[in-house]
Amino acid sequence: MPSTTTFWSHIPRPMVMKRFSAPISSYVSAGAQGITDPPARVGFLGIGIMGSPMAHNLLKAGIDLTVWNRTKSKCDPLISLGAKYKPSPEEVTASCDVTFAMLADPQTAVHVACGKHGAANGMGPGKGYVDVSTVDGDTSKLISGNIKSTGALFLEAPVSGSKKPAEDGQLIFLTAGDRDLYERVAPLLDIMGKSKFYLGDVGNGAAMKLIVNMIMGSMMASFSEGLLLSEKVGLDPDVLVQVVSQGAISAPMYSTKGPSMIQSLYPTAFPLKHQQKDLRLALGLAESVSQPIPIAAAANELYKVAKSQGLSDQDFSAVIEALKSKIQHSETK
Ligand SMILES: NC(=O)C1=CN([C@@H]2O[C@H](COP(=O)(O)OP(=O)(O)OC[C@H]3O[C@@H](n4cnc5c(N)ncnc54)[C@H](OP(=O)(O)O)[C@@H]3O)[C@@H](O)[C@H]2O)C=CC1
Ligand SMILES: O=CCCC(=O)O
Repeated sequence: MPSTTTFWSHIPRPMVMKRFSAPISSYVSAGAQGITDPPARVGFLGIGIMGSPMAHNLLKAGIDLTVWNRTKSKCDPLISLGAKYKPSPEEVTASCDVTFAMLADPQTAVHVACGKHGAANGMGPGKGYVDVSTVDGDTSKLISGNIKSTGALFLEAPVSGSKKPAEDGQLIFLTAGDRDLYERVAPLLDIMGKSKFYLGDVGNGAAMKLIVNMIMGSMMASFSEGLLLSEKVGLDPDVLVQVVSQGAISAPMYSTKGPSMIQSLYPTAFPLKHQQKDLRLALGLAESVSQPIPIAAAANELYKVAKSQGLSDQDFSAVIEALKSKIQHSETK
């Protein structure tokens, strides 16, 4: 068994950047020292739970924004605030310097980037494509290859943080790919987020994101077990939430989601179907390096049960319902 120092020492340290504190006007102004001018025309593909507030924050900061979404009506609030609209990803990328994409899953990210009238068709030298969707490394590399074959630059930049951090411009970007594009879009990432990590080659951002969400999915499943067990042994689960929130395992998601979980309410911030997708992709990542991840694998089974119960579009905290049905099943035996 190698010593801890030897075990980790070959891993290069990422570059971590905190948000600039200066207002956007100082990034845009010519000659701002040490700060790259942000792209003038910015596109945004995928106006869902996350894409909508992210695009909104860019617009509020005065960015010239063009949007597209499969369901056009979701673009309407942004259009009413001054965003432009184009009817295909290709037309967005053709009219913009840099385009962000925030899409559901690997299949969708590939379809929107590389399909008919997809983003790659409008790309070319001098342009950039930033995919902020949560996908696996192979998908990201496929999209990168298609974008870069046009002469454009590619950055993967999945985000940690959910609906509220997206609204508050408090996301954490996990970026990898073309360093020049990273520098160029840094002021835009600073509008939408509180920090950003540059992790090197395409695939590293995706891997980091999947590992974070693998941990999160297991934590939520474990928290759900605790809530139900506390009730079963006659304790008040609200008190459990308070105790957890004051100790070493305190996490914002327990204190924010715990009270509604106790009421069997799951207002969607992070859809359960996406959490299960991330666990599935994390299992693939672990498989690629032959590492067992038994806890995440068990959690994944619970999310699959919750999906089969019709809870895909509820918040991922609805995984507790899968446990409830297991308990009921064991009680009827
Ligand atoms: N919600 C969260 O807390 C977080 C989510 N993420 C990740 O961000 C990504 C987006 O998540 P979120 O915004 O929550 O999800 P949503 O389900 O709200 O949005 C998904 C987006 O993908 C689009 N889409 C889905 N299928 C297709 C398709 N076949 N063709 C074209 N567009 C399609 C949707 O369009 P339409 O509106 O037409 O359905 C929508 O714009 C996911 O990868 C997720 O894992 C990352 C961090 C946090
Ligand atoms: O991918 C979703 C992440 C949600 C979160 O970080 O709170």
